[in-house]
Amino acid sequence: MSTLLEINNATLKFGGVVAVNDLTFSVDEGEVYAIVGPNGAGKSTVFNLISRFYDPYAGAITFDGHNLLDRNADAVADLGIARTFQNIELFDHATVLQNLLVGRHRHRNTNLVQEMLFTPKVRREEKRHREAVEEVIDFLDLQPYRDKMIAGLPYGVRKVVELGRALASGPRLLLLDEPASGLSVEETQDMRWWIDDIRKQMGITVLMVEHDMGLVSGVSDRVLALADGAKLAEGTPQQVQSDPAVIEAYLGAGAA
Ligand SMILES: Nc1ncnc2c1ncn2[C@@H]1O[C@H](COP(=O)(O)OP(=O)(O)OP(=O)(O)O)[C@@H](O)[C@H]1O
Repeated sequence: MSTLLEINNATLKFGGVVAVNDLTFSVDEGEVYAIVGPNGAGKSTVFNLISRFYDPYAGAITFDGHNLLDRNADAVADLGIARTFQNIELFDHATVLQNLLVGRHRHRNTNLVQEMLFTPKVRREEKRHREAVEEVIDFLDLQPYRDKMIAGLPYGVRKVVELGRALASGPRLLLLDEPASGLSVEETQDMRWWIDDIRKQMGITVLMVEHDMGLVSGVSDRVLALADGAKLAEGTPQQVQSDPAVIEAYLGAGAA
């Protein structure tokens, strides 16, 4: 299996806090890789480094052989990296369909003048975007919500729409920031099937941050446990969950 994403010796400090500390890991094409860790371990910061919201203080990040540190956040999306956010970021006063069309933004090859004149090229492109989005709507069973405003939708549905918006961009790597947070047991189970299908049917590589160990063990090939910004353990979900250092850090020594 080939390596898709590589983080090498990345360090990021916020004032005196070392949020990510000399961290090295890599994600293989086609796998589901999870990052777990207690609050403040540095998980979101790792995502923000990959998305290029933050610059590392030291280290290297490459995606499919491209140096990500040479690129800004938009250019990273253009390479095929899409993400969801811990606090869902959708346009509340737009429909599900409109939000998913926003996910197609990186594929737009027409300019404003062409769009205003609605040229044949624009029409063809529009059709292509619609088809891609309709596929995602079908895939995630979002038909009943297609023309509904985001603001009126239950939290669990909004979470699926956010996943859909990221998928609509046609990514090679999907970054999921706590996909199960705030979901019921049934919704978490559904999320597990979506993630499984995204990998198996769409062939998309998934890197996720997640607290729900049931979801992590159910869906991940490999898990990285972080503590204080550094790697505590890495391996299969079973290996990581039974690692004494992980048990100590996450559950307290008494829980072993
Ligand atoms: N913008 C920031 N400015 C200053 N400190 C920050 C900033 N972002 C994160 N930190 C600090 O960096 C450390 C890592 O934070 P981070 O949010 O990455 O952890 P996390 O593992 O994602 O936590 P959680 O599970 O609560 O989301 C923490 O000590 C946090 O307080």
